[in-house]
Amino acid sequence: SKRQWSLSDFEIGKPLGKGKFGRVYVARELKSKFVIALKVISKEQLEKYRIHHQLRREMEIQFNLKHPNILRLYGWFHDSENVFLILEYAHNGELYKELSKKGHFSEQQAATYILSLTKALAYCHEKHVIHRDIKPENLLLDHEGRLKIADFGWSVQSRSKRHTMCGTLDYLAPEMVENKAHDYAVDNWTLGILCYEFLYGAPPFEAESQVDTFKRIMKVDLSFPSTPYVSPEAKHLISRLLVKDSSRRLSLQRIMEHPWIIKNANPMGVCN
Ligand SMILES: CC[C@@H](NC(=O)c1cc2[nH]nc(NC(=O)c3ccc(N4CCN(C)CC4)cc3)c2s1)c1ccccc1
Repeated sequence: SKRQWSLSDFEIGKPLGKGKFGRVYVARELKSKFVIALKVISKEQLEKYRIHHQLRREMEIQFNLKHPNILRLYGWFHDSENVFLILEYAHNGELYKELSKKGHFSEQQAATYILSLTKALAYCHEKHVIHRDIKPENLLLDHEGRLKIADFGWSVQSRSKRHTMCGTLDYLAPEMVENKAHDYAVDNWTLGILCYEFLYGAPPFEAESQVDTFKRIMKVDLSFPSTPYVSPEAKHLISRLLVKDSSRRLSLQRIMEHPWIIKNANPMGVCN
């Protein structure tokens, strides 16, 4: 739909969340009554942090990605102060809130989310997009509990560029932490981190300080607690993803065919 949107087309509801750059509100398009999420980024912030190129990349990338596990960007508009992104509304909010509420997910729930993420990443890599920032905060749940990857602010089209990383190191692959040029395999590493966190409730290389997390990542200092119980198949998958040599990490295709995924994941992506 190539129509020109404006703020007067929407009734703005409660704030949903705020990130480093901008805020998101639930909103309803007045004519259709369709509920969306409206992401508002001030032009002043765009100038101040010089992120308009990143925002343009995010918009081009997310606008062209159409997949059941990727949050849709329906369109955008701007006025004198702000840029507005019209995003799909995920009715059940942030996956990490559900994770912290439950402590850890069952193997069925974890495998279903990992399969959804793997399918979404396979789709992205087919389109030469590397997300690079898959973490629980960027994962949302729709009204059926289906996982949606949000916030492509850090994604890149094809080959990686040097970039400064903000936020936690926990999800970064060794090659990113070492600030080496990296490729699609960073997202495979992150799947291993998330699989571990879904099953144990905390990421594998968590430490008191960022320096210690850095050291644990570089050493791939991986250990599995004795509780909660996690099957050997799940540990095998995690161990085949958290591999320092990015060329030896299990491919997305092989993750989809892994015995633990086949046995535990709900192919429909919903599991309640
Ligand atoms: C992922 C971060 C990113 N977020 C988005 O783009 C976002 C896009 C988008 N679409 N739908 C959302 N839904 C929610 O955020 C949401 C949160 C809580 C909800 N509930 C609370 C608990 N209750 C029991 C059920 C309802 C429901 C929906 C969000 S966030 C961002 C980036 C920059 C600035 C702000 C936000």
